[in-house]
Amino acid sequence: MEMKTALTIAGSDSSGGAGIQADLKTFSALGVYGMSVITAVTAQNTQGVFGVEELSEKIITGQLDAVFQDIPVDSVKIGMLSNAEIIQIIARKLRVYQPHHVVLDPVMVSKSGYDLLRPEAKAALIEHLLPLATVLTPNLKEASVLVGHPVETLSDMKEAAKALAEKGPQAVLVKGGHLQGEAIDILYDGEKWRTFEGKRIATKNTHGTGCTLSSAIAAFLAKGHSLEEAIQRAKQYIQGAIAHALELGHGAGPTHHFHEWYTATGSKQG
Ligand SMILES: Nc1ncnc2c1ncn2[C@@H]1O[C@H](COP(=O)(O)OP(=O)(O)OP(=O)(O)O)[C@@H](O)[C@H]1O
Ligand SMILES: Cc1ncc(COP(=O)(O)O)c(N)n1
Repeated sequence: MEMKTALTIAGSDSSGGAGIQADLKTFSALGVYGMSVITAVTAQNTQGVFGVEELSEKIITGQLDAVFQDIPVDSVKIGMLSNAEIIQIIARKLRVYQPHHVVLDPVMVSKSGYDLLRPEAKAALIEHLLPLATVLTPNLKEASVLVGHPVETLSDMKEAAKALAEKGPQAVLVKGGHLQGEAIDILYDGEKWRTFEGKRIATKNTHGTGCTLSSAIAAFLAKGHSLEEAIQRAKQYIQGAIAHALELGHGAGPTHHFHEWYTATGSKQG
């Protein structure tokens, strides 16, 4: 049986709702073989992040080489990177191995307010990784930090997507999960904008939504869909994963990654 593969390069979330764990669950639910390169380990749960330990250059490089030198990688998703040295290692290896698709989620601060990227590493992210991305997926806050002014409305999102596309990524999807009103995301692909609409679901259980969306996009790209089709399907997936989010823990519960909800509603993913 031919199996498509996806690699997540991200941080570990001990509570399983975000980071590497969310990515691998998403890959599995969407029928793609998942692999991981861990950049940092967080002590985290639904209520907050209580500590971070960054892994060494040696073991991050070792993980990247071990995967790329042995197994074909159909697409890559990048999440928490933590510091500038890690960003440079990853950029260097992506230039060597040249995977077809790179979905770059510029993770900066957790929902609970903990820094997952050292503020001084922002320049390295822009310089070394933005140019290697097939698609960059900032939320409103990340887009604001990357463009250097507040991004709060749909028209700000359109402008920011275009400005960020000029920094090197082939396309930019600005996510509107934190907008007032519906959950609308805007894609700019270097030529035109496209809007992806989602009904806002009233829930506190949104731990890992950004991780889940970006890994679903990577999974659908691995399966051979165009970028727009991959985002459309990923949006449908995140909508179901939030609608069926789990009431676990005392804080923001995690998204749900099983097949039952989308097979039951007839929106089976191809
Ligand atoms: N309450 C909601 N209802 C419906 N869709 C949502 C909701 N919250 C977020 N989304 C969608 O989930 C996806 C992730 O968006 P969001 O802006 O939450 O990312 P994020 O802030 O990077 O996530 P994270 O906090 O996990 O890093 C987007 O497609 C967004 O529109
Ligand atoms: C390891 C890791 N990566 C990413 C996030 C962002 O997710 P959220 O904003 O939902 O906390 C996280 N909390 N932890």
